[in-house]
Amino acid sequence: MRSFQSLNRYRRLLTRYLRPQWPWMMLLAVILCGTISVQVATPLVASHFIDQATSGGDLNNLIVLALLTMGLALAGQGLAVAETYVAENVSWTATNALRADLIEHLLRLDATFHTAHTPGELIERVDGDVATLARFFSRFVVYVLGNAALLVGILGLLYHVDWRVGLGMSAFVVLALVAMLRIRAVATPSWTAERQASADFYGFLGEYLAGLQDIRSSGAGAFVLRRCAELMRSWLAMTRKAQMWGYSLGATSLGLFAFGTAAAFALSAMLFRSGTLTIGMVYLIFQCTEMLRQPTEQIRNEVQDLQQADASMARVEALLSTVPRVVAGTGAALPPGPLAVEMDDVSFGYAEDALVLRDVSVSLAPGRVLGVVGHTGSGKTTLTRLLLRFYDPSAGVVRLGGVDLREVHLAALRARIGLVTQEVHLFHASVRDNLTIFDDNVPDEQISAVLDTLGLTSWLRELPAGLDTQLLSGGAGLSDGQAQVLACARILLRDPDLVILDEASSRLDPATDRLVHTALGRLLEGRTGIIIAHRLDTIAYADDILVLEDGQVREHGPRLALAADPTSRFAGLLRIATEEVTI
Ligand SMILES: Nc1ncnc2c1ncn2[C@@H]1O[C@H](COP(=O)(O)OP(=O)(O)OP(=O)(O)O)[C@@H](O)[C@H]1O
Repeated sequence: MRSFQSLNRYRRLLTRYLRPQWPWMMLLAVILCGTISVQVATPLVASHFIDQATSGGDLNNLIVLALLTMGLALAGQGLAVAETYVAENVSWTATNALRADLIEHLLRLDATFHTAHTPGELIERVDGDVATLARFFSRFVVYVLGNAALLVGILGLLYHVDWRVGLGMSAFVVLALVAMLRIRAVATPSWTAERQASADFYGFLGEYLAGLQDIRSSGAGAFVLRRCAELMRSWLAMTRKAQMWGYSLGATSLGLFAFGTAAAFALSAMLFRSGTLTIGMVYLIFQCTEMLRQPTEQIRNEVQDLQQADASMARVEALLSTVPRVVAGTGAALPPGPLAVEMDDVSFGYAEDALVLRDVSVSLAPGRVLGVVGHTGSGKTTLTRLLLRFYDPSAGVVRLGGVDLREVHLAALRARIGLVTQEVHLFHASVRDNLTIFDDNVPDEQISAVLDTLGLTSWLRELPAGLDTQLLSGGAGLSDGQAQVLACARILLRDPDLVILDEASSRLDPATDRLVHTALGRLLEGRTGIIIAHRLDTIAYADDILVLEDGQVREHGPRLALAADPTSRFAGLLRIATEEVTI
């Protein structure tokens, strides 16, 4: 059952990624046929040479046979070069296509999936597993199929010499391969465990590097090293076990071959004595038995690689068949202009049994700004994630412009929403690419105009290479406030109709604070806005206020009315928090 599944996996993968390259595959098949013919012809010519030489044959014939042998050797080398070139080309084209498919799929998978898998683990999938499969693509064709064809050719030659020798050696090859394949089936789980251990290690390392600053400042270096040591220890155990299985494969083949060669010698000695075989034929049998060793051993080696490929393939397939929970809608169109927001009895939880939002009903007219306030952990960020459909609610409906979000194409929906999160991610790329998110179609004039609107003209002028200045990874060298303003510029360039701002709670210096506020004002002009506000001056942008408590709506209404009502929760918040709204 397992092998059937494996075979099916090989077939699916080979068809999907090798079919588009059929002209190259045909060329490879022709080269392989040439190589096999040369390999089989070489001992045949040599055996004729021996027989002619021992029976006093014509000298001219001997010279022709000797020249033929040299020609075959040269042709063999030339074909080997061509084979490597074409096989590498085929394998890398196939692998890159698979890699691109995986990356595209990862980008489509929803937030639930990405929370459950660390970036390092996914990198190991896209890089480690795919690199293993690269070997599979090239070697499966060249070594496994090519060597299988070579085996058939050599055995055919042996049948031609004497059917008893052919039969004996065929039985031997089948026995050797069956023995090795049985070991392979038992060994595959060890390879799967080894790759998982490797993914776990890289997963941990990736997470550690992402949180370098926090880990250093909290003195958690010792923990990181201990965890690394634990992971490496278990990786070592897994690798050792997997390698031992590889070794047992090698040992099996070696033992079997010693037996095969002895049997071939015994048989040909008997047949020579009875006068059935010439000395040239005995040489041919010996040579063929030697030649059987190489393709069988190469198949054995490849089988070892295939064990890894088997494990990688299973994991890559599992990843490719992971279905996003959030599925694209039927394509309903959102109305143009600022979007109305409506949540109707919405409940949601990251885990099935723990609701983070409960029966939330909110509505916001187009062009108005809603300020969302509440304790930390009350569900404010979660609420905004539902608007972008990072998750779907477990109950209730979320609508934009009166349209249920589940009916809208994901890309069309997200194109209409601009999101500024607490942690702005800046890429290790130019200022231009960071602002346009690598969209070359945005003209420089438009970028400069947006920066001008946000009061960043002098900042731009001070940059050493203007828009071409490279920003460091994670925005190193920029303050949190500057990063926020750049995020606002990003959004302004996209000109969305709903802006969601999860304000960073960190305090800014007065100059940057002014810059951020100018940016916010510009961003909200003529758009519907939702602000998760941590400061009073940001709250001032809001027309309406939503107070969330423990995932439920505690209060919802116009800001001025709520502020004027001394019994309201919002007025209470304003009283106790002169600076910070989050309590
Ligand atoms: N990706 C996630 N997976 C699981 N639980 C989550 C996830 N994100 C948030 N939570 C949990 O959901 C609850 C609400 O979190 P949320 O971030 O929405 O609150 P918040 O009001 O925005 O808090 P803050 O003001 O600190 O940003 C918290 O208990 C939090 O631990």
